[in-house]
Formats: sequence, C-alpha cells, structure tokens
Amino acid sequence: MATMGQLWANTGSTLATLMFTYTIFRRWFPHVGDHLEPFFQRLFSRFYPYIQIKFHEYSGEHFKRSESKATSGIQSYLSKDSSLRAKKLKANTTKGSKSLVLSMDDREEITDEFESVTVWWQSKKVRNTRQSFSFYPAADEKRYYTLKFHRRDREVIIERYLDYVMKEGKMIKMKNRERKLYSNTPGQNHRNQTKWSHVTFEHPASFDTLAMEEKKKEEIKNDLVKFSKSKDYYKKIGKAWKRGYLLFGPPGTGKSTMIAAMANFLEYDVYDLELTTVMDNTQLRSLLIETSNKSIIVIEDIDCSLNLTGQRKKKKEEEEDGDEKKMKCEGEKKESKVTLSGLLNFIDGLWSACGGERIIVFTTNFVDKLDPALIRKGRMDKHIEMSYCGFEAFKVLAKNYLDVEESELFDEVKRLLEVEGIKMTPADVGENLLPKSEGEEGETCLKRLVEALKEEKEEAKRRVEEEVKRKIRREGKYERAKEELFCFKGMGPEELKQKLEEETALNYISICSKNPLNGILRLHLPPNNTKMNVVLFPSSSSKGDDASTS
Ligand SMILES: Nc1ncnc2c1ncn2[C@@H]1O[C@H](COP(=O)(O)OP(=O)(O)OP(=O)(O)O)[C@@H](O)[C@H]1O
Ligand SMILES: [Mg+2]
Repeated sequence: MATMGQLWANTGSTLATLMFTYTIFRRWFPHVGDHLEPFFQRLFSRFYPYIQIKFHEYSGEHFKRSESKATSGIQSYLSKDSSLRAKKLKANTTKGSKSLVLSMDDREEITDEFESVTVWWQSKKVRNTRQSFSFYPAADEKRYYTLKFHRRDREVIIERYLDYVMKEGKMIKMKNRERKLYSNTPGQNHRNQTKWSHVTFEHPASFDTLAMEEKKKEEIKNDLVKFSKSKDYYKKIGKAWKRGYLLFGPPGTGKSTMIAAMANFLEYDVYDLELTTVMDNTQLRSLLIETSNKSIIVIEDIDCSLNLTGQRKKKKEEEEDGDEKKMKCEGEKKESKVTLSGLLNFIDGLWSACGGERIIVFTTNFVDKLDPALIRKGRMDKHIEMSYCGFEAFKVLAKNYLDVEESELFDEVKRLLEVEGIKMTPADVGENLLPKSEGEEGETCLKRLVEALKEEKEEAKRRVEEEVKRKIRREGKYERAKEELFCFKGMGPEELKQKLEEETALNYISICSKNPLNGILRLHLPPNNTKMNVVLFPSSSSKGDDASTS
C-alpha cells in the first residue's frame, strides 16, 4: 500500500506533469488555451497554494475605455526589471515620455522580491471572439497583468507590496516623462486671458557645470533634496509644501542658469511667469491653480515686472531710484493690474497651498529695491547671491569649456581674481574661454582670459577715476551753489530755478515743494536728486542760514 508521502509525491508529480502539458499546450494553441483555462484553474485550485490578481490594461468599454492607472503604474514598475530579465520585450513610445518604454511581451514572466517574499508577474492577453466594430486598434484583444504569490504572503502583498509597486511605478513614470517649460502668453479672447503654453524643457545646465564655489553648490543641493523629501514634515508643521528662492546679483552671474540646474536636478517642470502679461490678481490665481506639482515657478527680474518696488514706498523715494534700474526695466512696464498684495497672495496665500511640491524663484539685479515684504523669510526662504567669478568658479568654467584642469596660467588668473580683486562675471569669463576657431588651443583661450582680466583692471581703474572726477565736479558745483544762494534771496521760485541752472550748469533742477509760510523752497539737484532747502525771502530767523541741505 502506498504511504501518505508516496501519495503526495505521486499527486505532485501528476500535477507537475499536468501543468507542464498545459503550458506546452498553451504555447502551441494559445487561443484554445484561453478557453480551457477556467477548467484547469478549478482543477488546480484544489491543490494549488498560490493566489493570482489580475490587472486589466483598460477599464471601461468603447468610448469610456481608458488606460487603467494601475496597469500603467505596474508597467512602469516592471519596466526596470523587464529590460534586465525578460527575454521578450515590447518597446513603446508613450505620450509625454522622453524615451522608449520597455515592457515585457505577452506571456513573459518575471519574478520580483519584496520583504523576502517572491512574487511572479506575467503579461497576458485574451482575444475577444465577439464580432464587433471598434474605434480602438486591437480593441478585440484584452491585455492584463497577473500577479501570483503564495497564500501565506497575502497580507504582505495586499497591505504593502501593491502600494509599493504603485508608488515606485509613479516615480519611474515621473522620471521618464518629458519635462516641460511653460510660459504664459496672452490669449486671443477679448479679455486677453493669459494661458500657459509649453515646449519641451531641454536646458543642459546642471550643478556640475554651474560655476560656483563647491560649498555653496552643495548647500543648495542639500536644501533642494531636503525640500523634495519633506512632504510629511511640511504636513506635520502645517505649512504648504513649497519653498521660495531669491536669486540676486549682477547680469551674467548665472541666475537663469541656476534655475535650469535646479529644475534638472529635481526633475521638475518650469513655469516661467511673465507678470506684465497678467491682467489682474484673479488671472494670476488662475495661472497658479493650473501649475502642476513638481514644478518651479519663476519670475525673472521681479523688480522690472511690476511696480512692486514702489508700492510701499513714498513717491519721493521712488524718484530717487537709480538710472541703472530704469534702463534695464525701460519698456517693460505694461498695463497690468496685478498688485503687490496679489503677488504676496500668489506666493503664500490660501491658493498657493493647492497641490504641493512647488518651488518659487524670483531673480533680480537689484535686491535692495524690492519691498521687504516680498522677500521676507517664509516667502523667499533662501536668498542666494550670484556674484562675480571667483577662482573656484573659474576652474569649473575652464573644465567645462576647455577640459583643462591645470595650467601654469591658473596662478595668474588666481592672482588677478583674488589678489587684484578684478570683477568679471562668469558669462564674460566663459566668453573669453570659448574657443573662437576650430582647434584653438586651451592655452590660447586662457591667455585671452588673462589679457581680458588685465584690461578689465585698467577699465575698472578708469571707471573709478571718472566717478571721483564726477563727484568732485558735482560737489564743487554744489558748494558753489550753496555759497551763492544768498544772492538769490527774494527771487520767485521759477526765477531762482533758472538762475540756479545757469549758475551751476546743472540742468533739470526740480522744485519739489514750496512752503508759503516760511518761504522755504525744496529743490532736487541732479544727478542724484540731492535735496536742498532754499529760503526764498529774507527773514530775521533765516539770516546767515540761507540754504540748508539734507
Ligand atoms: N555661474 C555660472 N555658471 C556657468 N555658466 C554661467 C554662469 N553665469 C553665467 N553663465 C553663462 O553666462 C550666460 C548668461 O548667464 P545667465 O543668463 O544665467 O545670467 P543671469 O544672471 O540670469 O543674467 P541676467 O541678470 O541678465 O538675467 C549663460 O548662458 C551661461 O552660459
Ligand atoms: Mg537671467
């Protein structure tokens, strides 16, 4: 008589034979196999310790047919292992994906491990035998994935593994997606409603190519990583998951390049917001709502975008702002009713918390001109100064542009930059290092840079001398004007203004205010709008104090 052990051994080998025969049969007669599958499954389930979950590629029928999120996540999750292990692969280009997506072909199987549990994934398809018309290619085929695991692992799989697969799949999909650069352009309708339009974001900048001290770069990278991994932390402290960066510094120091490097580092999309085309605060809010997660919202040259600098200042202070700024922003101010408070709400109002994982970046050449409310911590959490090229930054550029890591000329460059303190922007250094003809040697480019730095030294010296001369001239005239004011006592304002202009050769002296009670006339003297009080009529109290200045 057969023992229990022998009985099990026999059953096991019979099952194995049956399964083997069934597998061969399926391979050769796949369509017949589909019909027989339920029968075999019933037979096996009595002895079979495995559980199987099916994930269909599409959910819904015909017009409502849509790709199931689950299978799309599974496909992405398995793509990594499939490309390494599966023998038959499918290659697809999916919309919005930057490269081919490889997935296992039908009837391929791969194993996966999770918390020491083994699972088996298979990709399958069944043919729909019903005769029907369909708009969708291959709608008569239904594809699905099956996940097989042992009964005893049910808890691990249902409670943790599936969740893990979905999260990982989403992450892989996100990484593989084509990133976008959005910009807002005025729409064609009567309200000029501005809308986002996009192109593929392909800027090659990275932190490796960014010319900056290594320590500072590391600090920014760490800050970005910390932010991107702090979803739960932000939730815990009750703060919207976003972070503001203010990049400031002279033109050509790499502010825009830094934004591109940040976007590439985090693999975020970029929304380049042109405030001047946004008609009002409501439009600004709509644009914010339309931005996606994992994105950087950029407002470049914030000081030029709107009259944000002046909104909390008195008019007279506004008039004192330098010509430099006016030049850069000239022609950029257009009809826009976006206000400072609208922008502040955009950054950290209630609406700014919708979605999450957003970085807001402002750039400016004139940080001092910005309203403190706009750049306070909490709004612009991290202020980064982008400055003139130092020796470390130069070395990065030399490596990038010329593949040169060492040269005798490095010492000279170091001396010029660090000892002589010559200021040159990374943009100018880069331009000097850029080979100008086919096969131009690295040494030649370095020599050109050394020459340019020396010229810049001379140029800077000339500029200082010029400024000193201008100051002396200005102060000389000013002192003379002050001395001679006594002679102007008793003149009317216009007459005085004219006389003063003639005498001092200063054009455009402006009368700021006149107090009829004490006869004090407030003037603004060019070029820096220096304020000057002039007593228009002699009085006993003003004797010997005809002009006072502030
Ligand atoms: N720190 C840097 N590292 C690498 N390249 C740089 C750096 N700064 C400038 N460059 C080079 O100079 C060019 C101009 O730089 P970028 O546009 O980033 O300057 P910016 O600070 O944004 O200037 P602006 O204030 O005028 O907008 C870039 O194309 C880049 O090649
Ligand atoms: Mg820029």
